[in-house]
This record gives sequence, structure tokens and C-alpha cells, in this order.
Amino acid sequence: MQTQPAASHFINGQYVEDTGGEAFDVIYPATGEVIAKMHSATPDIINQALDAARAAQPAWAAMSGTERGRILRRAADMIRERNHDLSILETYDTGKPYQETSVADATSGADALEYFGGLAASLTGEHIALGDGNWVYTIREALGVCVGIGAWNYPTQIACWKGAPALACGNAMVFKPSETTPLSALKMAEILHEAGLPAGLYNVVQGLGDVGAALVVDPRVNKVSLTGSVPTGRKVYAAAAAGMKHVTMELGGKSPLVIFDDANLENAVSGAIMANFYSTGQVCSNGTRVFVQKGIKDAFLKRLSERLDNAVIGDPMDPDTSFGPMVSQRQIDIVDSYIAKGKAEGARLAYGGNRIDQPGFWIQPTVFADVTDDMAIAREEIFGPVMAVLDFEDEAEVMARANDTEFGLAAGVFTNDLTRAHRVAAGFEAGTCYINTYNDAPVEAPFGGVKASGVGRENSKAAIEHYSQVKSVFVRMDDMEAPF
Ligand SMILES: NC(=O)c1ccc[n+]([C@@H]2O[C@H](COP(=O)([O-])OP(=O)(O)OC[C@H]3O[C@@H](n4cnc5c(N)ncnc54)[C@H](O)[C@@H]3O)[C@@H](O)[C@H]2O)c1
Ligand SMILES: O=CCc1c[nH]cn1
Repeated sequence: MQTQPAASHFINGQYVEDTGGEAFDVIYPATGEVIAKMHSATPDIINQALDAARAAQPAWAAMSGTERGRILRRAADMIRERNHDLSILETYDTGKPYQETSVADATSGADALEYFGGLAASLTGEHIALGDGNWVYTIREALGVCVGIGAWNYPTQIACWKGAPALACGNAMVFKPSETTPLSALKMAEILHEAGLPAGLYNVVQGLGDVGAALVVDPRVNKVSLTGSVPTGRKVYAAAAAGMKHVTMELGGKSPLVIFDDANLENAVSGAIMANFYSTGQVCSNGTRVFVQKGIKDAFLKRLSERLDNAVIGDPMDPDTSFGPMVSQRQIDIVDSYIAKGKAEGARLAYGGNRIDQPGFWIQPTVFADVTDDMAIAREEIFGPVMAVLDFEDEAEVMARANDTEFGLAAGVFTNDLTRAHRVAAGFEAGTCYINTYNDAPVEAPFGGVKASGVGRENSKAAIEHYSQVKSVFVRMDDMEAPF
């Protein structure tokens, strides 16, 4: 497959290059090979993208929602038709196994375009009756130019989760993918334009944090949506606030997964695997603090080890492979440092813990048992395949401990006690909660965090609130009065 794109950026409906921008390599995580060479956006490239977005947006907003939606839904169909090639590209970009990318990346992007394309025609205001026959109507308006900034773990999904609602509401988008995974957003831009999106409405510019920062402060930008870490979120939120811009912040987490001793063991182990090892542990909502009630602890750890032995670690392009490499040298070094901290702090290494000696960024799925709340591996987001198993005695105790964190992205519970399940879900300080399941993220449901994990919601009708604003128009039918 040709992994080198025609140029680094996609602006005003076409590929654009500016070799004056700092060069950077795209690495295939499974082998460490360079698969593309890109250039970071120069100030001129950023200007071109924002000017194109600004110029194209009013006519797009003036189109009917039905027309806008038709284009988005056409793009969704095209993504599905090309799912195989897009999934291979996503695997090159991220290292995630094709077994995953073929069902969870381009398809998730297509779901978002289909869902928001379907909603576009029904984005309406309302009529509000006042006294004496007077009334107010509301108009749901686009915000203008939206900037999307992506993380590297779900590059296609993030490009679409931000682009689809933005475009459905009549906005233009300038999207900056993560510098680690810059390829697939360009494909999304290509497909959207092939589907009929007018030029200038979905632009992709490449670069590191400085390019993102330049976009956030630009006065032509009305809204910023970031998917990234909490430290980056704090900077981007502050910069956006200075310009009084709308924001969505999809940030990191250290989510709890609570397993009671009445849970179905096999399902609980499946939940813990999905909460820690899918995408080689690089999922924002991962339940990496696995609280296991003492009565089920030994059985849980035994069955977890048996199931982990079944992981197929190998060539990510092989459809049988279920566990791939980490995304980058930087990320595997971070994970390694946390494994060292876990050992140093006295946690018991129950599974894995070693790098796999081959080119690329390979590490074993890793489980620490006997973890305590104060350990770094229980408090800080690792963003890799490292599960921390903590013991607990009762519900009140575990709820206090589960919520004792600055994060609040997700939380899960496994139990067969119906009332306890709902009580626990209600008590979690988290934006996305799971009962007897983990890490589902369908477009129909709101997704996002509370506390330091974020502001706003992606997906579902809730996202519309974050990509549009409401104007109230007061109408007086009788005479207007004044005091003098
Ligand atoms: N809540 C969610 O939906 C969600 C989803 C995926 C990933 N994440 C989080 O993302 C993190 C991993 O991704 P990452 O390592 O790419 O995160 P990161 O914060 O390092 O980078 C995210 C993006 O922000 C850009 N950036 C960096 N500094 C910036 C600045 N000052 N101004 C503007 N942009 C800037 C980067 O270039 C990148 O595109 C984890 O914390 C993970 O939990 C959250
Ligand atoms: O990485 C965060 C978003 C997500 C969660 N599950 C699938 N995608």
C-alpha cells in the first residue's frame, strides 16, 4: 500500500505542500520503519486553511440540512466501501491490529457521518408563546469555524467524531491530527470532498503542539475541540477561554472498574480485558484501576492469566492477531517507566511486564496485583497495556476509593445484583458508566468526561449543543410600550 500521501495538508479541496515546514517522519509501530515523510504547517499553511474555512462556511450553513446530510451520508457509504484499505492504513498509522481497525475505526467514523448526516435535516429551533399573542422563536445557528485537534489512538474516529457534527450543524472545520498518526485524516478529507463537500469545509493541517496552539488562538476560530491529555487540555482550554471560544475537551482518565464477588467471572474477565488491553491499552476510557472484591480475587487473577495466554501477539496485518505494538518509542518508554515504578512501589507483577525483543514498539500485556491506592500505577494515566488490580471488602469502601481521583472519564461495574449495579453507576463520578460491559462507544450515546477528564460531550444529540448556538427572536404582535 502507498502510505506516503500526495502532500502533507489538505486545504480548500486539494492537497497542499509547503516544504518550509519542519519535516517529521511517520513510523510503522510494528517494525519501526518510516512509512511517510510529512511537513508541519507553516504560518502560511495555517492562514490558507483558516481563510478557506472562513470563506466556505456561510454558503454551507445556508444550505438545507437535508442537502448537508446527504453529503455526509454519501461519505459514510464511501468509507464503508473502502473499509479494507482504510483499515490497513489505520494499522500502518497506529500499529493497531487489522482485526480491530477493520471493525472499530473507519466504521466508527462512518457511523458518525451517517448519524449526524441523518440528524442534519432535523436541527430546528422552537416556537415559544408569550402573553398577549406575542412570541419568541429560536434559530439554531452554526458557530463558524471549528478547530479539531486529535490524539493518536483513534485517528480516523477522532477526525469523524469532530468533523461529522461540526459539518452537520453548518460549520467549517480545520483539523490537526496528532503528529504521530497524521495519515488517515487526509483520507477522510479526500472522501468528504469526493462525496460532494464543497471545498474549504474540511481542511487538514499537520504539525505538533505549536500548530495546534496557533490554531486555538486565531481570531478566525469560533470553537476548539481537543482530544488529548489533561495537561494539553488545560493549556488549550485556557487559550480558548482568552478568546471566549466554545470548547469540547475529551481528555484522559484513570477509570475504575469494580468487580463484585457475585459477578459472572467470565464476563468480568472479558470486561477487564476490554478495559485494559484493546488497542494495546491505548484507549482513553480504559478501566485501569480494577477493584476486585476479595472473595473472587484469586479466581479472577487465575482466569485472567489463562485468557491473556490466548492473546495472539504478532503481525498486526494478520487478521488473527489480537494484540499489537504500542504506537511509538515515546509511549513504550512511558509504559516501561510505570512498570518499573509498580515494581519499586511493591506491587506484585502477576502477568507480563517485559518488552518483546523485536523491531518496533512491543511490550507484553501486563497485570499488577496487590496494588494500593497511593501507588503511581493506581493514580496516573499510563495509556498502555498495564492493569492495576486492587482488593476491596465492601461497596461503600470501594465507591469512595473509585471516586478518589482527579479524573472522571469512565467507570464500570460487574455484578449480578440489579439494584447494586444501578446504585453504583449513580454513585460514580464519571461521564460514561458501564454495567456488565466495558468500553462501548456507539455514536448514539453521549461520550465524555467530568472533573479533569473533560468538558462537553461527543456523539449523540448532545454533540449538537456543542457545535451550534441558539438565537432568540422576540416578536411583538401588539403595540410597543415605553415609559416616556
Ligand atoms: N476523552 C477522549 O475521548 C480521549 C480519546 C482519545 C485519547 N484521549 C487522551 O489523549 C491522550 C493521548 O493522546 P496524545 O498523547 O496525543 O495527547 P497530547 O495531549 O499529547 O496531544 C493531543 C493533541 O494535542 C496537540 N497539542 C499538544 N500541545 C498542544 C497545545 N499547546 N495546543 C494545541 N494543541 C496541542 C498534539 O499535537 C496532539 O495533536 C491520553 O491522555 C488519552 O486519554 C482522550
Ligand atoms: O479513546 C477513546 C475513545 C474511545 C473509547 N472507545 C472507543 N473509542
